[in-house]
Amino acid sequence: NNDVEKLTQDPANWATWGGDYAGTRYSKLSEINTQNVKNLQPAWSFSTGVLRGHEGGPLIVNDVMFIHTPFPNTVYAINQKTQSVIWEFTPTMDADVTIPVMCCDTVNRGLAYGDGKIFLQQSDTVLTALDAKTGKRVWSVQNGDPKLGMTNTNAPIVVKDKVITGISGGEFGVRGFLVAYDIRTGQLAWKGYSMGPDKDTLIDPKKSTAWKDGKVQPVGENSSLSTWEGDQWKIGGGTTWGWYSYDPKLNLIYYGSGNPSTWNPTQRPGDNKWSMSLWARDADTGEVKWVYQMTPHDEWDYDGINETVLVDQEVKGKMHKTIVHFDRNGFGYTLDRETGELLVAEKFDKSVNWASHVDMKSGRPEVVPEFSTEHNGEDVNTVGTCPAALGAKNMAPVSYSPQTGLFYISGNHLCMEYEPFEVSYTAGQPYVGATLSMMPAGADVLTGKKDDSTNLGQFTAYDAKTGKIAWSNKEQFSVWSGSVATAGGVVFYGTLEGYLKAVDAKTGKELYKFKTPSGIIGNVNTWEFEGTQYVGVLSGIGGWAGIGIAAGLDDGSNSTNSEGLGAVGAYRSLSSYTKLGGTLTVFALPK
Ligand SMILES: O=C(O)c1cc(C(=O)O)c2c(n1)C(=O)C(=O)c1cc(C(=O)O)[nH]c1-2
Repeated sequence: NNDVEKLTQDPANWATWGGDYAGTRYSKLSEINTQNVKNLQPAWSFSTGVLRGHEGGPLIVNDVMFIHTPFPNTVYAINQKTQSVIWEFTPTMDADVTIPVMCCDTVNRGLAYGDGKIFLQQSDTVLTALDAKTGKRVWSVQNGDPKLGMTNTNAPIVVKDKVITGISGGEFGVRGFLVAYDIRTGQLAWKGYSMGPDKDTLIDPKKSTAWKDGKVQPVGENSSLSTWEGDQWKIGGGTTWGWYSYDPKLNLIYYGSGNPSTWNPTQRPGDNKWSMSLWARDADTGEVKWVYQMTPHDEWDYDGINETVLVDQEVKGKMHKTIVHFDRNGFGYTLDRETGELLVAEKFDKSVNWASHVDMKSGRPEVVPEFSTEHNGEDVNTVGTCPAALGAKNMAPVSYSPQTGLFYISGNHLCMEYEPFEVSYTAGQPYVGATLSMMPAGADVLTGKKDDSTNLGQFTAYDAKTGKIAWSNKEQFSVWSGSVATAGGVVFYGTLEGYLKAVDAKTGKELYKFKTPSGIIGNVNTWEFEGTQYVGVLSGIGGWAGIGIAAGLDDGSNSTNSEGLGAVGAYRSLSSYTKLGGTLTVFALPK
């Protein structure tokens, strides 16, 4: 979309979730720098009126700010000069049908802009286009059915004349898909499933490729169907609830697919393709250019949906148009985004132990039998697997600085116990099939050596050309907030306790922190208004890591740790630092 491309080239705007189509979350603004960031101050704030997990961040389009809330998904257009609401929109949704089938809090990862419209992907799966000037609904389309466990939490993106969205519900046996609708009418343009017959996945057996035996090769017929028993693929998961990026020159859309359903691996023999995979699809037709599976036959809930960042880098002496992806499974992957060639796959947290390494020829992880929940079997508790199910990193998007050539990763540092059990499928009911508990990794990020550390997270700088960690800062809790890197040499991110932090992009040295009203799981964005650089973030504790507080699951007792899909116990002490909230805080240097 020319409009979006132009807007994202002007750093005064922040017009898409990633700041640009490539998802770099890098800003060319440099008014705030390593020297003066210590003087940063809150300039103004705005309460959203909702007290649940606030993911995503503010969009800035030609000086107008657009923010969104978790369920009930209110959208506000805000005049920055008067800090007043230009319009607001709240969709009508059935809370009783929708909220019970949202797995990990009632979050929403944000809005998309294009063609004079704001696109809101509602929790109840309705995709709505609003007139950006008036907030009037232009069209709505039903993208799924909450009665079958389908919901939405993702931020859409606008590509040419289409808006791209996905689906959540991997814990309810939903078969994932990526889908494109016409931005003018909402009419369905194409829909590509994560699994099933080639006509459903939009895989061309001869033209679509995958990495095999050290080279890129056509995937062949029924590459998905042949990896499932019977028609299990129909309830196979592989949902698409993360972030999508786009390369206008190659005309390809990139994203990852999630875990196969159920979490009990014994119940679904095979590689379960193409769950847990990176995808490149043609933006006009949805046809698959290439696909790469990171975690074949998942046994740990290592959803592959984390963001994909598109930057050009020299790897092993050769320039590549690369795609970089930091997976839940703890490996950072660098591939050639034109061909799908696997270039680098290294651990970005060395405590990761479920696999020793990725075999670069087959592209498959070398699984350590001790941590294979299938090897150990149903009704057996596999202990000491790292990372925990919520990953070495969850959905909070990384940033990339072309100044340092480094990626900045919001990370988790937990291990888990995982016990799979037999579960039967009932439409619209949880189809989880495992109980979990999580605990601190207690190991060094840089070496993997066991130690007495208790931190549940860290913020790490990583070189995706070589697969090496440059530096890593411990955080008491998981970092669940997307970072932004700037030309001022600063990287900003938020913490679960509620701090907005600024660190030196080169060294990781902490330069500034400010405690916002609630825990931060939103993305920090930056933009310019009337000649001043602003930094803004939504606070509001929640998401999977904050589910204990957000959903009131933490009664303070020391009961077994399976509540909140296993997250409540590990994060219990978070309630000493923060409480529910829903606030946008905007920062600037004093003038
Ligand atoms: O399989 C799915 O469809 C699905 C959906 C979501 C979601 O939509 O938020 C999450 C997950 N899985 C998930 O595995 C997960 O770790 C997770 C964390 C969060 C969050 O917002 O903190 N959502 C989700």
